[in-house]
Amino acid sequence: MLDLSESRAQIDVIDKEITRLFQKRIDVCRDVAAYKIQNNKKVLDKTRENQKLEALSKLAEDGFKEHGICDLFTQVMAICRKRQYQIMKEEGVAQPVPFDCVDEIDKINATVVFQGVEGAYSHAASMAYFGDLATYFHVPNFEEVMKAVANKEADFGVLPLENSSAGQVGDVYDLLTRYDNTIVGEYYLPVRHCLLGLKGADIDKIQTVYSHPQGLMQCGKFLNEHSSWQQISQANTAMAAQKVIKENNPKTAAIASETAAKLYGLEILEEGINDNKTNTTRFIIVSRKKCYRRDASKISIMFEIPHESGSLYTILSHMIYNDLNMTKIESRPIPEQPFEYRFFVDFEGNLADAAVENAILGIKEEAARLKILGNY
Ligand SMILES: O=C(O)C(=O)C[C@]1(C(=O)O)C=C[C@@H](O)C=C1
Repeated sequence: MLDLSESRAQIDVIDKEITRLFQKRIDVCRDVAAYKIQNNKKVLDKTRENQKLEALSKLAEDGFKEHGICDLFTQVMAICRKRQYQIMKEEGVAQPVPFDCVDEIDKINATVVFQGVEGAYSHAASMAYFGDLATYFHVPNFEEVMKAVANKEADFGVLPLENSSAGQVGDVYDLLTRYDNTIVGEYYLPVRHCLLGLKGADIDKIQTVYSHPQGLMQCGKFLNEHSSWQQISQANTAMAAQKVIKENNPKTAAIASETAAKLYGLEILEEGINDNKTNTTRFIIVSRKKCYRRDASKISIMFEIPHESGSLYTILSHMIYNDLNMTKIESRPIPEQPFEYRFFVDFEGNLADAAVENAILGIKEEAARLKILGNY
């Protein structure tokens, strides 16, 4: 049996040779890229890659080595593609992303649309983000928000995208695909449910409580302590608050936000009654303008990929290779293609960073469809 140091010495010699040849191969990519730029050819040539893998597989001495050779050369070719994208960027032939860099999002005197009614959590998020100088209006559903922004009725729309307990708001993800609005900001709203009653109402005399079913559910522990109360569902929490005012009965209460209390002149009988004290909803701010702030640090993209082994990995590898930190991934079904999915990925970075430009160029070339949803 060979001593370990002797085997390692052999491996060292082989690795040196592989490294020398690998670098030589990468250098050839400059000529390949030059040819492709001249002849307007795409970097990715799946047919050529498949032929290469087939030809190299035939040189394998057994099944294990064949598998290894395929894995190895799939990676080698992916790296060579990335080198070609880099050269294209250097040569200035890659199209820049169609987004304008701005110093600030123009919030002053903006017209802002949200879904629901006044006092809803979307309203609270809108006011927290835009403040008192904006003008607000509301529409009955999420799609109307997107439409109002697209049709120039509103400058910005505010939509819930995910909740820390309930997860993604699927409809909003789908709308981001269908409408050409851009995410320009986000706001994390802690969802703090309150028990609201008429001014001077006594919590010990409450008999009926109104809220959205989610509001009732999220305050289950608190309601268990008041098991004699009748729980009645409403279309949303703000409407529950409106109902208390309308009925003018000190024995009824609503579970809604502090904003609803202020708007409808109700008294907070008890604050923070939700079971999960860290319950937070992430809202996005969408605009018709394709812009991003100079100091934006998060990018959201959507892409579709062919239904084949390794295709998701291939796309994500552009982030890994460019040292980009992916912070989130979601998938949604593509309705026209049953059981195929589109992916929504967030990663850290700014559209002006070279690493981001490189990754986006690679993803754009290799995904069936890429949409940059925003940088904020
Ligand atoms: O042959 C090409 O067209 C190349 O760009 C080279 C190469 C490779 O590394 O072998 C890289 C990318 C293509 O998808 C196919 C092959």
